[in-house]
Amino acid sequence: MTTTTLPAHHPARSGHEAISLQSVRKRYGTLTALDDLTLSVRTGELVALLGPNGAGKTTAISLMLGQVQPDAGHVQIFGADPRAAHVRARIGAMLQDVALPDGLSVRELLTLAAALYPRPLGVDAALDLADLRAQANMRAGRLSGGQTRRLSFALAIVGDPDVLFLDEPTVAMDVQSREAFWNGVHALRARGRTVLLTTHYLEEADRAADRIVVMNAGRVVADGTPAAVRASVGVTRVVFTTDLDLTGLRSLPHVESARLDEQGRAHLTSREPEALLAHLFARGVTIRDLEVARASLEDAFLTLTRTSN
Ligand SMILES: Nc1ncnc2c1ncn2[C@@H]1O[C@H](COP(=O)(O)OP(=O)(O)OP(=O)(O)O)[C@@H](O)[C@H]1O
Repeated sequence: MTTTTLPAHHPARSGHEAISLQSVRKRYGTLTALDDLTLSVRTGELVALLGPNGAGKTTAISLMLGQVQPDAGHVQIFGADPRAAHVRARIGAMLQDVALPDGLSVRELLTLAAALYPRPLGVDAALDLADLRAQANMRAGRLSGGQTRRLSFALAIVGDPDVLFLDEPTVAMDVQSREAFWNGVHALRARGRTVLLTTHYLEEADRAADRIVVMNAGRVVADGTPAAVRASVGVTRVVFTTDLDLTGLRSLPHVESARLDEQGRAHLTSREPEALLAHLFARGVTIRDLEVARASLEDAFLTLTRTSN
């Protein structure tokens, strides 16, 4: 990968509040998209906003960008209205399904976007961080799906914003693009930038985020480090091979969730794994290749978004 020389670092004061949502409510007709949402992100944090489809993640980001107004509550970025010009100059966003003018080259688009910011990162640095050097002179309309996402990322960072909003940034990216993208995000974080992203790829959030906020039906249902969110649901994963079918597995005591994978292995989550295993042994159920492991973030996510419905 090309080495990037970044311009001088102008950190926002670390630990101060960058994003604040206070008791925010947003309705679309009779549908409540956000319901008393309170969320605070400090400068320098990388926060992953997770939630099933329709949980309200994109709506929350639209409010933070000042594109949508709350029906109740307050939204502030660096203590001010997100629509204020001095705040907008400190924000970068990579949103879903953005239409870009096809006829301009990658470099031309980045040059235009950089001109909107008072102290931009520079076009070459953005190209490097998004791994787009080779495509710099290509017209935007010729880019592949993954390259278009990388261009959206480059456009979001070219102004060197203090806060970066990334809505499902890695959708359509292949393995190399994802790696380049995460390297870019980590380089920005090393410069003290604040990042709030949404994703459905839980392992990415688990690996990269300082904090995970799980939303369901417009509310925050968990907020903490990845380890704390995993631990908060108090479930353990128990995996084994058995002759029991899914109905038999689900009817076992102390089982929170059960599924069979493609190989026919049973994946259970349980709050009382010892009692579950004791029951299986006492009943003489044949189990082979037993694995007991801490719950994954996916296990926690499924538990949190199921029980809070
Ligand atoms: N402009 C709109 N008009 C009407 N309803 C809307 C509008 N925008 C969002 N909604 C509804 O608000 C709810 C929250 O949507 P939102 O897009 O914020 O969810 P999300 O968590 O981002 O979902 P996904 O993971 O599918 O992107 C959904 O029920 C959605 O249908």
